[in-house]
Amino acid sequence: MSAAATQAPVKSPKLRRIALLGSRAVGKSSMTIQFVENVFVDSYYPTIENTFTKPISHHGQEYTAEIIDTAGQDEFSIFNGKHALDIHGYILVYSVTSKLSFDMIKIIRDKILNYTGTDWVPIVIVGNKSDLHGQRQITTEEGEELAALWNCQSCESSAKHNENIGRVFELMIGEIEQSTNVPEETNKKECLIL
Ligand SMILES: Nc1nc2c(ncn2[C@@H]2O[C@H](COP(=O)(O)OP(=O)(O)OP(=O)(O)O)[C@@H](O)[C@H]2O)c(=O)[nH]1
Repeated sequence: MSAAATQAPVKSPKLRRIALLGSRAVGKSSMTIQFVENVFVDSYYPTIENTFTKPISHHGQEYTAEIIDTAGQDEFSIFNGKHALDIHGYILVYSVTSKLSFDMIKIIRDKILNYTGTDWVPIVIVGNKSDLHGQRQITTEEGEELAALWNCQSCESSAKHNENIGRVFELMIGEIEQSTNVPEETNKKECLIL
Protein backbone atom coordinates (compact mmCIF):
# COMPACT_ATOMS: atom_id res chain seq x y z
CA MET A 1 0.00 0.00 0.00
CA SER A 2 1.38 3.42 -0.90
CA ALA A 3 2.04 6.03 1.77
CA ALA A 4 -0.61 8.26 0.20
CA ALA A 5 -3.25 5.55 0.54
CA THR A 6 -2.66 5.23 4.29
CA GLN A 7 -2.98 8.94 5.00
CA ALA A 8 -6.22 10.09 6.59
CA PRO A 9 -8.19 12.44 4.35
CA VAL A 10 -7.58 16.09 5.25
CA LYS A 11 -10.82 17.64 6.52
CA SER A 12 -11.39 21.21 5.41
CA PRO A 13 -11.97 23.70 8.18
CA LYS A 14 -15.57 24.76 8.58
CA LEU A 15 -16.19 28.47 8.27
CA ARG A 16 -18.21 29.97 11.10
CA ARG A 17 -19.15 33.64 11.13
CA ILE A 18 -19.33 35.16 14.58
CA ALA A 19 -20.42 38.71 15.44
CA LEU A 20 -19.56 40.55 18.63
CA LEU A 21 -22.31 42.95 19.64
CA GLY A 22 -22.78 45.14 22.70
CA SER A 23 -22.64 48.69 24.02
CA ARG A 24 -19.74 51.01 23.33
CA ALA A 25 -16.48 50.46 25.18
CA VAL A 26 -17.39 47.12 26.78
CA GLY A 27 -14.27 45.57 25.24
CA LYS A 28 -15.43 43.92 21.99
CA SER A 29 -12.35 45.03 20.06
CA SER A 30 -10.05 44.25 22.97
CA MET A 31 -11.44 40.71 23.23
CA THR A 32 -11.12 40.17 19.48
CA ILE A 33 -7.56 41.50 19.28
CA GLN A 34 -6.53 39.55 22.35
CA PHE A 35 -7.94 36.38 20.78
CA VAL A 36 -6.52 36.92 17.29
CA GLU A 37 -3.24 38.71 18.01
CA ASN A 38 -2.56 38.03 21.71
CA VAL A 39 -2.19 41.67 22.65
CA PHE A 40 -4.16 44.08 24.82
CA VAL A 41 -4.42 47.72 23.82
CA ASP A 42 -5.20 50.05 26.71
CA SER A 43 -6.31 52.99 24.60
CA TYR A 44 -9.87 53.32 23.31
CA TYR A 45 -10.62 53.81 19.61
CA PRO A 46 -14.31 53.42 18.74
CA THR A 47 -14.77 50.72 16.10
CA ILE A 48 -16.68 51.15 12.86
CA GLU A 49 -16.46 47.51 11.85
CA ASN A 50 -13.59 45.07 11.47
CA THR A 51 -13.41 41.46 10.40
CA PHE A 52 -10.73 39.03 11.55
CA THR A 53 -10.12 35.35 10.89
CA LYS A 54 -8.60 32.80 13.20
CA PRO A 55 -8.39 29.00 13.15
CA ILE A 56 -10.07 27.19 16.05
CA SER A 57 -9.86 23.50 16.87
CA HIS A 58 -12.91 22.12 18.67
CA HIS A 59 -13.67 18.45 19.42
CA GLY A 60 -11.30 17.25 16.70
CA GLN A 61 -12.79 19.49 14.03
CA GLU A 62 -10.96 22.46 12.56
CA TYR A 63 -12.88 25.69 12.13
CA THR A 64 -12.09 29.05 10.63
CA ALA A 65 -13.75 31.69 12.72
CA GLU A 66 -14.61 34.84 10.82
CA ILE A 67 -15.04 37.35 13.62
CA ILE A 68 -16.97 40.55 13.00
CA ASP A 69 -16.15 43.23 15.56
CA THR A 70 -19.02 45.70 15.27
CA ALA A 71 -19.48 49.34 16.26
CA GLY A 72 -20.93 49.66 19.76
CA GLN A 73 -24.71 49.74 19.86
CA ASP A 74 -27.12 51.86 21.85
CA GLU A 75 -30.89 51.74 22.12
CA PHE A 76 -31.18 54.02 19.11
CA SER A 77 -28.95 52.02 16.75
CA ILE A 78 -30.84 50.50 13.91
CA PHE A 79 -30.08 46.79 13.91
CA ASN A 80 -27.99 46.11 10.87
CA GLY A 81 -29.69 43.35 8.93
CA LYS A 82 -26.47 41.99 7.55
CA HIS A 83 -25.59 40.98 11.10
CA ALA A 84 -28.54 38.64 11.13
CA LEU A 85 -28.54 37.05 7.70
CA ASP A 86 -25.05 35.80 7.38
CA ILE A 87 -24.04 35.10 10.94
CA HIS A 88 -23.83 31.69 12.59
CA GLY A 89 -23.49 32.92 16.17
CA TYR A 90 -23.51 36.04 18.33
CA ILE A 91 -21.26 36.97 21.22
CA LEU A 92 -23.22 39.52 23.25
CA VAL A 93 -20.76 41.48 25.36
CA TYR A 94 -21.45 43.63 28.40
CA SER A 95 -19.07 45.06 30.96
CA VAL A 96 -19.48 43.73 34.50
CA THR A 97 -18.94 47.38 35.55
CA SER A 98 -22.01 48.64 33.66
CA LYS A 99 -25.65 47.79 34.31
CA LEU A 100 -26.58 49.81 31.23
CA SER A 101 -24.46 47.56 29.03
CA PHE A 102 -26.06 44.47 30.63
CA ASP A 103 -29.52 45.83 29.82
CA MET A 104 -28.35 46.62 26.29
CA ILE A 105 -27.63 42.98 25.40
CA LYS A 106 -31.31 42.21 26.12
CA ILE A 107 -32.36 44.87 23.62
CA ILE A 108 -29.85 43.57 21.07
CA ARG A 109 -31.07 39.98 21.44
CA ASP A 110 -34.68 41.10 20.93
CA LYS A 111 -33.64 42.88 17.75
CA ILE A 112 -31.80 39.79 16.46
CA LEU A 113 -34.78 37.52 17.15
CA ASN A 114 -37.16 40.01 15.57
CA TYR A 115 -35.02 40.29 12.52
CA THR A 116 -34.44 36.56 12.07
CA GLY A 117 -38.03 35.69 12.98
CA THR A 118 -36.84 32.88 15.27
CA ASP A 119 -37.03 32.35 19.01
CA TRP A 120 -33.49 31.05 19.44
CA VAL A 121 -30.12 31.75 17.84
CA PRO A 122 -26.67 30.62 19.01
CA ILE A 123 -25.57 33.18 21.61
CA VAL A 124 -22.80 33.41 24.20
CA ILE A 125 -23.24 36.11 26.84
CA VAL A 126 -19.95 37.58 28.01
CA GLY A 127 -19.35 39.79 31.04
CA ASN A 128 -16.02 41.42 30.18
CA LYS A 129 -13.69 43.50 32.43
CA SER A 130 -13.89 40.92 35.21
CA ASP A 131 -10.54 42.28 36.48
CA LEU A 132 -12.23 45.51 37.65
CA HIS A 133 -13.40 43.95 40.92
CA GLY A 134 -14.17 47.14 42.85
CA GLN A 135 -16.34 48.56 40.06
CA ARG A 136 -18.75 45.68 39.56
CA GLN A 137 -22.41 46.44 38.89
CA ILE A 138 -23.37 42.97 37.62
CA THR A 139 -22.72 39.78 39.58
CA THR A 140 -21.60 36.50 38.03
CA GLU A 141 -24.96 35.01 39.07
CA GLU A 142 -26.92 37.67 37.15
CA GLY A 143 -25.05 36.71 33.98
CA GLU A 144 -25.69 33.01 34.61
CA GLU A 145 -29.38 33.61 35.30
CA LEU A 146 -29.80 35.45 32.02
CA ALA A 147 -28.02 32.62 30.18
CA ALA A 148 -30.36 30.06 31.79
CA LEU A 149 -33.36 32.16 30.74
CA TRP A 150 -32.13 32.35 27.16
CA ASN A 151 -30.89 28.75 27.06
CA CYS A 152 -27.41 29.81 26.01
CA GLN A 153 -23.86 29.80 27.36
CA SER A 154 -22.26 32.54 29.43
CA CYS A 155 -18.88 33.41 30.78
CA GLU A 156 -16.94 36.29 32.31
CA SER A 157 -13.69 37.45 30.76
CA SER A 158 -10.87 39.91 31.04
CA ALA A 159 -9.41 40.98 27.73
CA LYS A 160 -6.82 42.86 29.75
CA HIS A 161 -5.51 39.75 31.52
CA ASN A 162 -6.39 37.32 28.72
CA GLU A 163 -8.73 35.42 31.02
CA ASN A 164 -11.37 33.22 29.37
CA ILE A 165 -10.97 34.88 25.97
CA GLY A 166 -10.24 31.60 24.16
CA ARG A 167 -13.07 29.99 26.11
CA VAL A 168 -15.58 32.57 24.85
CA PHE A 169 -14.90 31.58 21.25
CA GLU A 170 -14.89 27.85 22.04
CA LEU A 171 -18.27 28.20 23.74
CA MET A 172 -19.51 30.04 20.68
CA ILE A 173 -18.40 27.27 18.30
CA GLY A 174 -20.06 24.74 20.62
CA GLU A 175 -23.34 26.68 20.58
CA ILE A 176 -23.26 26.96 16.79
CA GLU A 177 -22.60 23.24 16.37
CA GLN A 178 -25.42 22.45 18.74
CA SER A 179 -27.83 24.26 16.47
CA THR A 180 -28.85 21.89 13.73
CA ASN A 181 -29.31 24.53 11.12
CA VAL A 182 -25.83 25.23 9.85
CA PRO A 183 -25.83 24.81 6.07
CA GLU A 184 -22.61 23.19 4.89
CA GLU A 185 -22.49 25.40 1.79
CA THR A 186 -21.22 28.12 4.13
CA ASN A 187 -17.87 26.33 4.11
CA LYS A 188 -17.20 27.46 0.57
CA LYS A 189 -15.00 30.35 1.66
CA GLU A 190 -12.37 28.03 3.14
CA CYS A 191 -9.68 29.53 0.90
CA LEU A 192 -9.91 32.73 2.96
CA ILE A 193 -8.27 31.10 5.96
CA LEU A 194 -5.57 33.02 7.84
N1 LIG B 1 -9.73 46.80 32.78
C1 LIG B 1 -10.14 46.36 31.58
N2 LIG B 1 -10.28 47.23 30.56
C2 LIG B 1 -10.69 46.75 29.36
C3 LIG B 1 -10.96 45.37 29.16
N3 LIG B 1 -11.37 45.22 27.86
C4 LIG B 1 -11.32 46.43 27.30
N4 LIG B 1 -10.92 47.36 28.18
C5 LIG B 1 -10.76 48.81 27.94
O1 LIG B 1 -12.04 49.35 27.67
C6 LIG B 1 -11.94 50.37 26.66
C7 LIG B 1 -12.87 50.02 25.50
O2 LIG B 1 -12.40 48.84 24.89
P1 LIG B 1 -12.76 48.48 23.39
O3 LIG B 1 -12.22 47.10 23.14
O4 LIG B 1 -12.33 49.55 22.46
O5 LIG B 1 -14.36 48.46 23.46
P2 LIG B 1 -15.42 48.23 22.28
O6 LIG B 1 -16.55 47.49 22.89
O7 LIG B 1 -14.77 47.58 21.11
O8 LIG B 1 -15.85 49.72 21.93
P3 LIG B 1 -16.65 50.27 20.60
O9 LIG B 1 -15.71 50.16 19.45
O10 LIG B 1 -16.99 51.68 20.94
O11 LIG B 1 -17.87 49.44 20.44
C8 LIG B 1 -10.47 50.44 26.24
O12 LIG B 1 -9.84 51.48 26.95
C9 LIG B 1 -9.91 49.08 26.69
O13 LIG B 1 -8.53 49.15 26.99
C10 LIG B 1 -10.80 44.47 30.26
O14 LIG B 1 -11.02 43.25 30.20
N5 LIG B 1 -10.39 45.03 31.45
